[in-house]
Amino acid sequence: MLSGTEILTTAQMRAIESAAMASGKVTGLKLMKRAGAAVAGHIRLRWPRPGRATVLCGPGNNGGDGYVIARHLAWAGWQVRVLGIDNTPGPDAAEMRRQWLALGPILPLTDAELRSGPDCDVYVDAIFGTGLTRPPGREIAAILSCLDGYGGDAAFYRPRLVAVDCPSGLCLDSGAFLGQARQPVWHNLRAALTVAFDSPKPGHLLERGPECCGELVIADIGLREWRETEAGPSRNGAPWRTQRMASLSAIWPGFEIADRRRFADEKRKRAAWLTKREGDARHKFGHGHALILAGGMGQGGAARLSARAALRVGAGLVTICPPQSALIEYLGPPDALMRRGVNDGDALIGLLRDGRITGLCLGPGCGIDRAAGLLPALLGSGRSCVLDADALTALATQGFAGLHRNCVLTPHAGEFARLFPDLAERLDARPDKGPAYSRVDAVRDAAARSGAVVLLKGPDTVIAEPPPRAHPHLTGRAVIHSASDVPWLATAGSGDVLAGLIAGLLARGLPALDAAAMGAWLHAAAARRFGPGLIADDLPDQIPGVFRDLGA
Ligand SMILES: NC(=O)C1=CN([C@@H]2O[C@H](COP(=O)(O)OP(=O)(O)OC[C@H]3O[C@@H](n4cnc5c(N)ncnc54)[C@H](O)[C@@H]3O)[C@@H](O)[C@H]2O)[C@@H](O)CC1
Ligand SMILES: Nc1ncnc2c1ncn2[C@@H]1O[C@H](COP(=O)(O)OP(=O)(O)O)[C@@H](O)[C@H]1O
Ligand SMILES: [K+]
Repeated sequence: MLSGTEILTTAQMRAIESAAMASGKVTGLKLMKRAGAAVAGHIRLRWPRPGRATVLCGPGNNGGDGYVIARHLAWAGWQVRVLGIDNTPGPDAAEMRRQWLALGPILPLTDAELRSGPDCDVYVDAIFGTGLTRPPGREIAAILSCLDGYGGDAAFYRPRLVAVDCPSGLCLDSGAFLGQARQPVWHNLRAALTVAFDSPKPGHLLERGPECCGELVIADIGLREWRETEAGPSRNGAPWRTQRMASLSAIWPGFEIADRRRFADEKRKRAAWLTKREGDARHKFGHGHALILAGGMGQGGAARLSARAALRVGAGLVTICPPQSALIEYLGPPDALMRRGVNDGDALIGLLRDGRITGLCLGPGCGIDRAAGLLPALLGSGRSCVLDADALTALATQGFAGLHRNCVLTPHAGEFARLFPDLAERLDARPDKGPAYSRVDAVRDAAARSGAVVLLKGPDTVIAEPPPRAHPHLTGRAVIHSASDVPWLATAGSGDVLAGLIAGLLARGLPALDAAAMGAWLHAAAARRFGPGLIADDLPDQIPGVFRDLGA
């Protein structure tokens, strides 16, 4: 499954909404009506027979959407019970509240009221959306825990819970629940369906987001015109308009998207490049030469996985380079693989005099001492490279000197904590106010500090590049790649395959951020195609099938 789009932070979303309203072409009320109508439409699609619904409306515009939803469901014949907060909403939400009152009452938004009501087919959580700034207070927290099915009598609402924009309490910039530990906890609110507006937000894809949002649907509320002018590249050559509008894009599987045209274009371009239909390469060197630096006797598996992946992803040539004494360990298939002994940094410098070597991979199965010994020669060459596993451990000791923008670091959480202990600590801290420090923030900080592209692995892989050289005050591009639907990808050696895919793509000439993003996408696509039972050895051989699925 191939999808992809731009993600907007909550600040970007607000800026786009403001620009739309300032244009005079659309009002806040209109947007709210479209948002509410979209959610009601999705409820009716999934529950076609009118039933009973309880709509929980919070103090802001998320609550305003709730009143619109209540009206649409009531018009469609549903029995609707509305619980609202005694607060002063903004003018649009107040208007929607007033209009609902013409149809039915508003009961107090309390845990006791929720429990005293009849059992419903659908519960709509319109308490907090993008405006959440602090942990929900005691009363709302009790409601949320009741909604999640842990509230005693009114248990098991979860399969019937529809969240407006997000399950309340989730920080849409980070995917963390405000006031709760970052690690998964049993009482996070989980919806069956979340309908969000215009674009996904980082919190839908990061940390607790994928699990707690359930099925995510992105509804078009007519903001495309402003999204494209506000969030796109500027015309004067500066990479992105302002830090606020720094690019954040995502490739992720598995949910409905309002604007399919963009993805069709993206898919066509990607397929043409990957399958070598575009470009003017007339011989194997035109597709680059990848070197996979390997370790000594008894450590060969990891580097062989990387090498096989680099071949499958289309590098013109791949050479695996263990120490001379270990060459015998690398003589097995594939026969397409070339072998060459490289004993030390000097030997590597000699080899790299060949300018046709365009991408390297150092780390998988290499051994920490050997990786540390080869690093200066590799970095000194300025050549595009992936640093993984043992190379990251070596870097944590040596520091970041010599890293450059064509390096991709691929740490998992443990390696990230070794390389950037302060950032990992910030990321682990319980967030008490929003927007919480996110994996995107942490990876962007890591990229800025190291000067390299950083890919932090996990079900929610985040990739970021350092700030543009000409605009060091801006942030570089970032990509979130969600693979939460393929948990079987977390298997020994799968990281080695990822490193090889990225090395192959670098060798083929993709810039570092694009190679990392494409590698992460192919990696998950291969796992998805194979299914459960996957071992890392299966991944590279799925790549031709992934290419075929692209329509190539
Ligand atoms: N701005 C717009 O034009 C649109 C907004 N929409 C909806 O509006 C939502 C954002 O609305 P708001 O910015 O009003 O924010 P929310 O409705 O998410 O509500 C938060 C409100 O409660 C306050 N608050 C934050 N944390 C709190 C806490 N822990 N306890 C009590 N109060 C708290 C905030 O100050 C804010 O006023 C979106 O999620 C979306 O559902 C949609 O109607 C589409 C159009
Ligand atoms: N729960 C998960 N769902 C999907 N993918 C995951 C999950 N956990 C980890 N991954 C992915 O699996 C790979 C594991 O890599 P890594 O931790 O380096 O393992 P190894 O060292 O065994 O190769 C990474 O690409 C990571 O993004
Ligand atoms: K909500």
